[in-house]
Amino acid sequence: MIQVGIIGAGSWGIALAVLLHNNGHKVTIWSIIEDEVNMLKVQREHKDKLPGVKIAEDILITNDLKEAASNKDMLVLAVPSPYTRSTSRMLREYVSENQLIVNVAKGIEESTLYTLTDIIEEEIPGVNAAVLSGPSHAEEVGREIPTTCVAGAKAKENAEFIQNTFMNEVFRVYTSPDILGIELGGALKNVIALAAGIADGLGYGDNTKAALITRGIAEISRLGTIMGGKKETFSGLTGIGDLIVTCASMHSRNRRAGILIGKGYTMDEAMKEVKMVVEGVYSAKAAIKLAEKYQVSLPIIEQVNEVLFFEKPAAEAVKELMIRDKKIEHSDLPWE
Ligand SMILES: NC(=O)C1=CN([C@@H]2O[C@H](COP(=O)(O)OP(=O)(O)OC[C@H]3O[C@@H](n4cnc5c(N)ncnc54)[C@H](OP(=O)(O)O)[C@@H]3O)[C@@H](O)[C@H]2O)C=CC1
Ligand SMILES: O=C(CO)COP(=O)(O)O
Repeated sequence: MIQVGIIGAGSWGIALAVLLHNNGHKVTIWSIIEDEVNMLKVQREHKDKLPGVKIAEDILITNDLKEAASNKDMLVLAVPSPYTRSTSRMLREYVSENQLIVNVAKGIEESTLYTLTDIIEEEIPGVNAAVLSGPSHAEEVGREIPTTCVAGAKAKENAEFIQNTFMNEVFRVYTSPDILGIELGGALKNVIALAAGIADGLGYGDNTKAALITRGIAEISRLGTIMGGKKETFSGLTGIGDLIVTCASMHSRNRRAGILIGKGYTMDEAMKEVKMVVEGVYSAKAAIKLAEKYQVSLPIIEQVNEVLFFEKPAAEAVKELMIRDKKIEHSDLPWE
């Protein structure tokens, strides 16, 4: 048994708290919102965010960050990516040198273009920042539906420690040294999931969805490898795997927001309607900046930005993708 502090009591934080408790660990879960903590302490369930998933009485729920973060073998950072920096800053005074912090959020900071482990390491010098990512909707993990993820860490021992802590017969965890590739895949797939949702909202079909997923992973991989991620990672669970689940599932907030936009909602209206965090909206802007910085072409992601931020009608964006210059599918595949 180890002591784990889960920082963030949204749907993913709660699903992982329940999983780790089922694995026999001592779990404390923290939320910044006092009302949420009081509600969770009484109801032992988040009826809005993760209905039907009971939080056992011996999972400690707290609004006190010191109580949640001090003297823990592992911290799991499960706040939405726009809060990774502010939360890391608050955590700094409670964690010791070499503290293992497992980031489970998915995003890229628009102002700095940092990944989330970059932010954690900048705000809390001396920690071991790692990731856990993959195709894993909280709603299904909470119902113990078989799921696979990847634990990424600089040191093999840390990746294996995370693997051993999380893994059970319904949650299989692989290890990887490619933290950057894992984080880029997780953040950028949300932008393509918005596109897939938009296509659904426009009434397009499975052919369109397959095209967006396949050409979407090509964009993610093109940018991700130039930035230093490994190409194998983009064809693995945290790349194509997470992209498939997010583009296909009604659990995805990004896809659901996209569907509404495809039906004519504005970005703000769609985000309000979905209620929970729609991180693809932030990652879309960051991706465009990265494309400029690294001189990479990202046609789908560019069109998503046009629709989200420049009021381009969604159908027009799809048409522009279809009538782009003619291309060879794989530019590095020569004819004999
Ligand atoms: N849900 C999922 O299936 C999965 C999610 N993830 C990732 O996990 C991360 C968290 O997502 P998820 O749990 O679903 O999000 P939710 O929207 O369910 O919950 C987010 C939580 O953060 C709280 N919050 C609000 N403001 C702040 C703040 N200033 N500082 C810290 N926390 C704040 C929210 O409070 P309030 O309720 O008041 O808004 C809420 O409790 C995201 O990056 C997501 O991509 C990864 C894999 C699966
Ligand atoms: O990352 C996820 C599943 O792996 C969740 O995606 P959404 O944020 O779109 O709900």
